[in-house]
Amino acid sequence: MTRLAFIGGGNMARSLIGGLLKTGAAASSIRVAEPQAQAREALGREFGVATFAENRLAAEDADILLLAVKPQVMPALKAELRDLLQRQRPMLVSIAAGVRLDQLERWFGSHLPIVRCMPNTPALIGAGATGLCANARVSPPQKAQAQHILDAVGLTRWIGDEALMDTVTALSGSGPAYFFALVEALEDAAVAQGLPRETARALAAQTCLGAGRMLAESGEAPGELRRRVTSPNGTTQAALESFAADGLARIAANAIGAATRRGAELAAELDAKEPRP
Ligand SMILES: NC(=O)C1=CN([C@@H]2O[C@H](COP(=O)(O)OP(=O)(O)OC[C@H]3O[C@@H](n4cnc5c(N)ncnc54)[C@H](O)[C@@H]3O)[C@@H](O)[C@H]2O)C=CC1
Ligand SMILES: O=C(O)[C@@H]1CCC=N1
Repeated sequence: MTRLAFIGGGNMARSLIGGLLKTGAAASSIRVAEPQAQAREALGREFGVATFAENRLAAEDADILLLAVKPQVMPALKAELRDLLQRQRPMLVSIAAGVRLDQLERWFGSHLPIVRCMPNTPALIGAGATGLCANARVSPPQKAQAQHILDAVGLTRWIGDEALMDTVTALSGSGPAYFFALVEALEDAAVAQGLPRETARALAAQTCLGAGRMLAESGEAPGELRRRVTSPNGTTQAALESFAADGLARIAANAIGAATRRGAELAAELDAKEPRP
């Protein structure tokens, strides 16, 4: 049984733990380090996993350490885990946005197998999307182990070029928020025309779900699905022409660009905080 220790028990850790347990992982194989007492208590109660206030205690004897803290917290783990990572050689799996493999190697040791991945919050309901990349120390069986953890909560894709992980973060890591924002805007527009809020929300959310399922399940390209909704000179055509006139493609490209740049900045901010050799 692979022993898995989460360092950080926040939103993403909860999503991943929930998914793993649903797909048959034993609660006894999972430990979680989380500084907040309330969060520890909730993790123990809801998932039946062992929780620890100290990272070292959770990490002891783990085969895999899943680093699920904010990027800014990552360097602080270094001192706490250094001794243990010399004695044991677990695989590290980081889900922190922006944080690069070379930074993780510098902080935790270049002797370690390390996987950098980017999941998203729909992992909580088994509908996550994760991009992964690995350093050269990760063996094929370890790659399979890392993938198995993320497969438990949705779709996975290996990304050969780590430089593209910030693009993955911009696309699918942050992506759920874009669809939520679009649904909010559509709902507000319909409410402004007089539709009751509850009705507008239900119709918009179900439309998002239906479109998402068609994209995932039909095997058809989004353009083809779009064309089938769009009757010549009909209502959809009027709306899509309005989107195009307002620059939808440019809006999306700018947003993906902004998120990608922010990922690189998060990493650069961590580099800037380190003392120069
Ligand atoms: N929220 C999202 O949609 C996604 C987040 N991520 C990444 O996942 C990571 C975690 O994000 P969330 O779960 O959203 O944040 P969160 O704030 O919900 O969870 C982080 C947890 O780490 C704990 N923590 C703080 N300092 C710690 C320390 N020194 N040792 C151990 N635990 C400590 C906090 O108490 C908190 O419970 C981030 O690096 C983020 O970039 C990745 C994909 C999607
Ligand atoms: O907003 C963020 O920085 C994190 C990474 C992807 C989703 N949430």
